[in-house]
Amino acid sequence: MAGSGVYVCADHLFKVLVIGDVLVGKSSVVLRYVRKTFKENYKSTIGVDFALKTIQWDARTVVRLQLWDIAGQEQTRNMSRVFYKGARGALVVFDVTKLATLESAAQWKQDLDSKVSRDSGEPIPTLLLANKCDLMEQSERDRMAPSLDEFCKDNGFTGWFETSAKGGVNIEEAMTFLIQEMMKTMSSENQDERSKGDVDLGGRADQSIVARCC
Ligand SMILES: Nc1nc2c(ncn2[C@@H]2O[C@H](COP(=O)(O)OP(=O)(O)OP(=O)(O)O)[C@@H](O)[C@H]2O)c(=O)[nH]1
Repeated sequence: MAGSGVYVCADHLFKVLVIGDVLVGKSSVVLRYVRKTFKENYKSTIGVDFALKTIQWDARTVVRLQLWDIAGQEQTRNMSRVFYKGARGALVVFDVTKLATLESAAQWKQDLDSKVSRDSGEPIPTLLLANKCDLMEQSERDRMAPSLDEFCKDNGFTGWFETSAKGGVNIEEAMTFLIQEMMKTMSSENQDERSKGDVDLGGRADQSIVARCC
């Protein structure tokens, strides 16, 4: 225990949703992040796919990400309340070559906010991923940037990254940023708990903070 000469280790489990229209590259983003690979041939997700990634965040902290890659098909939206339960963060992916998928990203975000929130009632940290940036000229990307800043402000996104699952561009960076944001929300929630004099080290399954000696 801290203060008694033995360090406390933290082990955080975060459920992260990956949502957005069909074909925008959700599964590819997950595949790139978890397995560092990319597949050209498309295989549609049915319902939801899961992936787990464990990160040694710092010397005393382990972060486990449970990634829920949710099919972009319309049918899945009716089931999303069940899928979204307990999520601590989200990625909303769109395809930079298909403007309609950006318009949909606003709807995905609204739907997300209506179905899941932090204990405080605030939205969970959510990043917008402008994926397939390898298919766009740098000049076009530069032109798009200010409108994405505006889009994020208007729709309550925590931030955005241009990514390429194909080229491995910014996937790691986006995930690291999301983890930082989830850690921040968690420490503010723990602070609230502590100030109530009630520290629950067991926590819910999706947000367990396990104190261990190491
Ligand atoms: N050029 C390029 N192609 C990509 C990129 N990401 C994904 N793709 C391709 O886009 C297609 C769809 O990718 P998926 O990852 O299956 O898309 P998804 O959003 O999971 O699709 P659903 O499962 O139907 O919801 C595949 O052919 C991928 O190879 C990218 O960054 N660049």
